[in-house]
Amino acid sequence: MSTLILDDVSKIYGKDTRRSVDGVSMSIKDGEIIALLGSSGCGKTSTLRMIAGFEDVTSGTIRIGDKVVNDLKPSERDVAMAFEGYALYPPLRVRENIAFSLLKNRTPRAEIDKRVGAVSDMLEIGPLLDKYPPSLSGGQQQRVSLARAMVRNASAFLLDEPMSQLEPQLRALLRARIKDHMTAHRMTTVIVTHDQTEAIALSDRVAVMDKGLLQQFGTPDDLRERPANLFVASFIGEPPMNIFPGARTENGVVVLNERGEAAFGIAGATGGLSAHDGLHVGIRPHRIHVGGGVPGAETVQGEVLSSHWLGDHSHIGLSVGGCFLIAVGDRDATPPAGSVVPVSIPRDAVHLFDSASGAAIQHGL
Ligand SMILES: Nc1ncnc2c1ncn2[C@@H]1O[C@H](COP(=O)(O)OP(=O)(O)OP(=O)(O)O)[C@@H](O)[C@H]1O
Repeated sequence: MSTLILDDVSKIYGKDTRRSVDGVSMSIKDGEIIALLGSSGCGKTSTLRMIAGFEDVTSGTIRIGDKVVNDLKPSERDVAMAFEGYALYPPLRVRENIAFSLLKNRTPRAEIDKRVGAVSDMLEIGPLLDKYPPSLSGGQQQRVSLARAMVRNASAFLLDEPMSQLEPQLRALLRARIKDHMTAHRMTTVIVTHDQTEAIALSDRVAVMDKGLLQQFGTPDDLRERPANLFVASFIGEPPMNIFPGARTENGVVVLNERGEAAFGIAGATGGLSAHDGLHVGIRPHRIHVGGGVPGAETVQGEVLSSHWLGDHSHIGLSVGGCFLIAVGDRDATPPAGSVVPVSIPRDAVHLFDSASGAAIQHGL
């Protein structure tokens, strides 16, 4: 396997003036699994296709190992791919489709059988090995395509929405197996997905993109606990982070409601911030505790507006001084609508952002 380095890579299509991918730089370590995550149109597929060699790079450099690959054909880049629409060969059985690159490399028969067997067991397609692709469902074809990529030895593995057509249960089972397999074989891998659960479950680091720009490239923990800016803070997490305008006070911050009035204060250290800094204050719903007595937390009074049980947790809508907050609770802790309850906000769960640029200023007070 190899390192994979993107250095200031941009893509402008045809006569567009806009950059669909705008100066993306990232360094993917040997054996590292990363996800390109973002909403439709953010530039993740264009980035993957440039790494694969299906699209020209408008500017910047892509390196696989110590080789600049900008001008190499896809087949010269030593990358294994599972792309949507990267079709299986209909006249070949599933077994031969998966083994295709190994057969081409003259891998010994016993070795081929062993590897095809192992990858098909992992992806639950063992019973399909003697079938032909046209007789398979979309989800089965997708797993065969994934097997065909994963069976190879390649410098890098490029997977485009690799599990989009699978049932949720199978997806959850395979995610864990695929991650274990990629880690055990030290496969340098780039996965494109718009599903943050998948990105977080499968990868070591996640690259969050928006409007062609790389917003943050970090571990799942970084994205949740130390979002680089307001975009990442609101994009990552379900329900999304509570975000309000705020201001610095002598001993912490004050959160403002829609009318610009002080809704509640959170005491803590805001070293280095001037009183005039335009701030946004972010608090993750999972960190807000309905009830008092939490050490290291600011406790304020909130009115319960709504409470929805979602099967394994509830979303609790609260009004605190005219600010609408969402908290996540378990069933036992869910108070009825209309009640006034203590609401604890741990100081280390408070994020401050610069209102003008959106950049994070401070995580935790
Ligand atoms: N072949 C193309 N010609 C012109 N514009 C393109 C082409 N492919 C992509 N684009 C544009 O580039 C931008 C980024 O598209 P891209 O497919 O990379 O985004 P994406 O995040 O992968 O979205 P999706 O999840 O919908 O595939 C979009 O505005 C898209 O319209």
